[in-house]
Formats: sequence, C-alpha cells, structure tokens
Amino acid sequence: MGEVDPAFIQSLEHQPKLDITEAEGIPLIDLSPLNSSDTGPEFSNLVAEIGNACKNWGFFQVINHGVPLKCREKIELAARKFFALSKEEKKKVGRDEVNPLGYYDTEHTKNVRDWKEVFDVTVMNPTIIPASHDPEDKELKELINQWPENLPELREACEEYAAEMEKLAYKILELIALSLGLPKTRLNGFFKDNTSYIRLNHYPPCPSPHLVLGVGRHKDAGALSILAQDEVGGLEVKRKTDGEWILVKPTPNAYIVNVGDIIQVWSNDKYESVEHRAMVNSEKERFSIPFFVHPAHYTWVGPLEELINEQNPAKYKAYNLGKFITTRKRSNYKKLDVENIQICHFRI
Ligand SMILES: O=C(O)CCC(=O)C(=O)O
Ligand SMILES: [Fe+2]
Repeated sequence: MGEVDPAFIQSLEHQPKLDITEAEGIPLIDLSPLNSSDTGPEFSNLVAEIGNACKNWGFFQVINHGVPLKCREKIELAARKFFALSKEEKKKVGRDEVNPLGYYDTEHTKNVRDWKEVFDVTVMNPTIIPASHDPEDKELKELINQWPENLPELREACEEYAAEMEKLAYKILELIALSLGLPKTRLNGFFKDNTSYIRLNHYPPCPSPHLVLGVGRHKDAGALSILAQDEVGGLEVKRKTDGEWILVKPTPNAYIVNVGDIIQVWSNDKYESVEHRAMVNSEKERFSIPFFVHPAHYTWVGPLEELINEQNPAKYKAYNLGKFITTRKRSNYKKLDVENIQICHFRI
C-alpha cells in the first residue's frame, strides 16, 4: 500500500483529527476481586463498576484479567510473522465467497476501504453458520480455518489465545449479567455453539493518515469484543456525553472490552454498543487483535424477558443471528450500494 487510492479516502466529516487533545479516557477496571469470594464488598464494587462503564461508555479496559502475558506475546509475534509474509503466501490462505475465514485486505466499512489487512480465525472448528442470507434457505455450512503452511506457530498461538479469551469472555459476561440484576450465568448458554472469532489486524504505515482510517467508524455486531492493541495506539471511541472521538491510550497488557450490538438488544438499550474507529499513522505499522464474542448462529436475539415489563417494553423484535451476520458479511467482499444491515432495522 503506497499511493492512496481514492477508495480509501474518507468523506471530510469522517476524516480523523491527528492533533489529539487529552481527555478523560475510558474506565480502567481491575478484575482482581474475581480471585476472592463473590459475596464481599470488593466484588459488588466490581459489578457496579462494570455496570457504570457499560452504561456510560460502552467501553472499558481490564487489568489483572488472568490472561498470561506469554500467551498474548506469542500471538502478537505470530501475527507479525504472518503479515510479514509475501502477498502471494498470504493469498494462499485468502478468503473468498465460499470461505470467509483467513486473509484479506479489501474490507470496506461504511463503503470506504479500510487501510488494513486482516486474518480471521474462528474458535470452533468447524463453526456452523447459515449457507446464505436468504431467510427461506435453511441450509447450513461449516467454516474451516485456513492456516499458512510455513508458519505452524500461528495455529498454536491462535488456539491457545482463543482458549484464554473464552475464559475471560465468560468472566466479563458473568459480571455484565450480575450488573443487569440477572443470575450470574444467565448469558452463558448462548455461547455453547458459539461463532466467536479472533481477528489479527495489521495497519501498515500510510502516507496520508489524515484522509483514511484503518477501520472506519462502526459498532461491533457481536455480544462483546475483547481487544489487545499494541503500544502504537490509534483506537478512538465516540464519547457518549458529547460525541467527541477519544483516543484510547495503550495500557501495557490491558484488554479493551466493548459491548456489542447483541448486549444492546439483550439489555433493551440499557447498555449501548458504541461507535469506534482506528486511525493509522505515517511512520509506524500497528497491530491489534480483537476477539469477537458471538453466540450460536441459531440464537434469536431479542430483549431478555426479565428486563422488560409494561413500563419498559421491548424495543426490538428478535432477529436470527446467523442470518444477520451472513447478510452483513455480504457487503465486506465488495462495495455494495445498499446500507449494511443494522440492529436499528429491528427496532419496534
Ligand atoms: O484496531 C483497533 O483498535 C480496532 C479494531 C476494531 O474495532 C475491529 O476490528 O472491529
Ligand atoms: Fe470494532
């Protein structure tokens, strides 16, 4: 990626400001109370902190999360090695219309091309999803991960990382359930046949960082996202109070967690999925690794029964997750003229 192709250029109102002003950041939450009893005051404070962060920001960072640093370093190193391979090698594990997993560098967010290349790996192998976006078509298909022949450590690193991310995801889902006044394990069952995946993101340096974005503004479609960003930084979160873009400063060995669209719907809008984007810069390449926590494809996503009543009626009709995701994925291969499917299309 040298010259900036017009396909990457953001419209004026969405171009990033590179002179960032210091601002209050997203909450930093210490998860160490999880190692002691869940009846003490420290534990209830933690639940309250999680609830406030979800309500006020939709984003927070966690420390003392229990994920071994070695495991993170291993996948970060493997990701660097993978993206350093030749385009030809990477394209051997490239995704296509049949298999959406693996490598690609042509993602469009909101119809503008992202300045990045990615590698997607699902946790379950195979992962089951609908064969098409057509609601009448009941056929399913199996997604199989693709692995580069000459980099065996990538597979090992991803599989170990996925296992650690799943453990962390359950801890956070349990805290979120408690913060909504639900039983601790209320959400766990949705993830038995999960469609969760790891994405390795590589943002090469860009000659015109003020015109493009590594990832354009978007909300994550899953339940939760758990992100490891490197020391370069570039993630920006849209602050709920005033709509300003706030840079999330890298904190060593912390994970950035955000509520996705599914938790917004489950919570009937109590916790909103917040827009975010990633900037690039002219000198340094940047790597990030999101883990997208997604329920089983057959899940009907609607407001949780316990959270709705006459005073607070359901704000969404339930939608089928598999069909939602396959409809959305369609637009990632090419620039479509239609607006991407969104949870607001299911609003009552
Ligand atoms: O790289 C980042 O900081 C954000 C990535 C992201 O938001 C995504 O891949 O959905
Ligand atoms: Fe995202």
